[in-house]
Amino acid sequence: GCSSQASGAYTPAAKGKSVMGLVAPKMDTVRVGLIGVGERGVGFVRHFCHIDGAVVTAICDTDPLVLERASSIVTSLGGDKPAVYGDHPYAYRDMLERDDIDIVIISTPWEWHHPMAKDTMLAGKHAFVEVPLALTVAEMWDLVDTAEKTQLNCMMMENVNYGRDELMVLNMVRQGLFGELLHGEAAYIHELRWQMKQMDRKTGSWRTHYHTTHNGNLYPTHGLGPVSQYMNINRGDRFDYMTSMSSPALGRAAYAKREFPANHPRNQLNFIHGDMNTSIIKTVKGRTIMVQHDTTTPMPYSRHNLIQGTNGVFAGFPNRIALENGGRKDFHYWDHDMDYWYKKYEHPLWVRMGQEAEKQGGHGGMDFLMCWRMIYCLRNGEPLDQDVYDGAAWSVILPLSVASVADRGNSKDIPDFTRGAWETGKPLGIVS
Ligand SMILES: NC(=O)c1ccc[n+]([C@@H]2O[C@H](COP(=O)([O-])OP(=O)(O)OC[C@H]3O[C@@H](n4cnc5c(N)ncnc54)[C@H](O)[C@@H]3O)[C@@H](O)[C@H]2O)c1
Repeated sequence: GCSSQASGAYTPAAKGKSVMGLVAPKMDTVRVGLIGVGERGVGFVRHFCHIDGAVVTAICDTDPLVLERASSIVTSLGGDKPAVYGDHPYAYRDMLERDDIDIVIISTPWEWHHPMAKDTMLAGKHAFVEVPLALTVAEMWDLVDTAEKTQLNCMMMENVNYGRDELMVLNMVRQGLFGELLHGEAAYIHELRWQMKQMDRKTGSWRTHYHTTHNGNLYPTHGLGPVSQYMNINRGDRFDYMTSMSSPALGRAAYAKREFPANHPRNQLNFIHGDMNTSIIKTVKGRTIMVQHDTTTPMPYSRHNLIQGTNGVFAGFPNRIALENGGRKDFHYWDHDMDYWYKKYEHPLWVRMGQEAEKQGGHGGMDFLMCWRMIYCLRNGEPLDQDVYDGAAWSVILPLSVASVADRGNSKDIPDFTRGAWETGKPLGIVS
């Protein structure tokens, strides 16, 4: 089931050896096992089959239909038939006993992320977990503790950090285009009511129920990951505290009433998750980040992707920029023409891999680029771009937003998962 434990009750274990900047021994070939190959995981199967130096050796899913689909993708793309698991909910543990797996990709419903990532590390393998990393403050700490104890990677796969625009903005920020950073805005605004029609399999079959158990921000990381990288969160700054409020929860019940018969299971649910949730995070250096979540209201998609500094601002959806110095227009007017800015500030990683990434696809190439970069770092003995502390900091907005909403928007402290290492952590480089 979905636990929704409040914050604060858990005392982290004594300081373990930090995994910030962790470098695993170089791997020649990266042997990949996957748990969960539904709507999301199936894309990873394809991507790893297309990346040199990666090989899919084993797959686990409790749904025989998607398990068979994934396995035949591997063979149709020229790979050996992977070992398959999934005849019971913990069959993934049998898979983890294999000695031909180096990394495990976890793309299962949210309540499974924590146990599967933990078991993966305890079995001596690197864990790569879909978003969010976990659901409660205690679960986040447990994954931090386990990564430190085992000295293994536990990366939350925030693919949006590999989007073309996000990479360009990171490059702009690093070159000082916006001056000193002050404020960011992030969001997951994506109308997903239609997923309520998925009853037996696919995302909506389980995700719908989170709207009946949690009132806060269920999915904070897509917009927040990039803004956190712009701001060097955990690498010179860190989240300090946050506050959160939710609008009424009206849209899902109305949708159920409109789209399903009166006696349909979707009309028996009590939706409590406010349609629009707004949180504000304060960092130790005093910066602010607004984070919104709305998967219910009819409106265009947005992750906001806004970063503001003393010299101006970039905003996404649609992309636009305004600068006091260095812009092409008076800063009172948005410059919407991105071609000029791409030419000047395209991230070297996108210059190198963008065409291939767009060809391989997955959210405009960001999914492929993330997978490619993971394999590149593992094969070349470089630290990953995202570590367990990042995943925990970005994901903990979920339980803390729920706690703040339930407490009239009063502020909640955000744990320092790095245990002080943020002060000396090195900012993410502009890699090529
Ligand atoms: N980063 C992104 O852009 C992005 C996009 C979509 C989904 N996601 C994330 O991916 C994850 C999966 O979402 P989805 O849309 O693929 O859902 P899904 O329901 O389509 O797939 C989940 C799969 O997990 C399997 N599963 C469930 N319990 C299992 C168990 N105990 N052992 C083995 N397999 C089990 C299910 O059978 C299913 O095939 C979620 O965390 C979601 O938030 C991320």
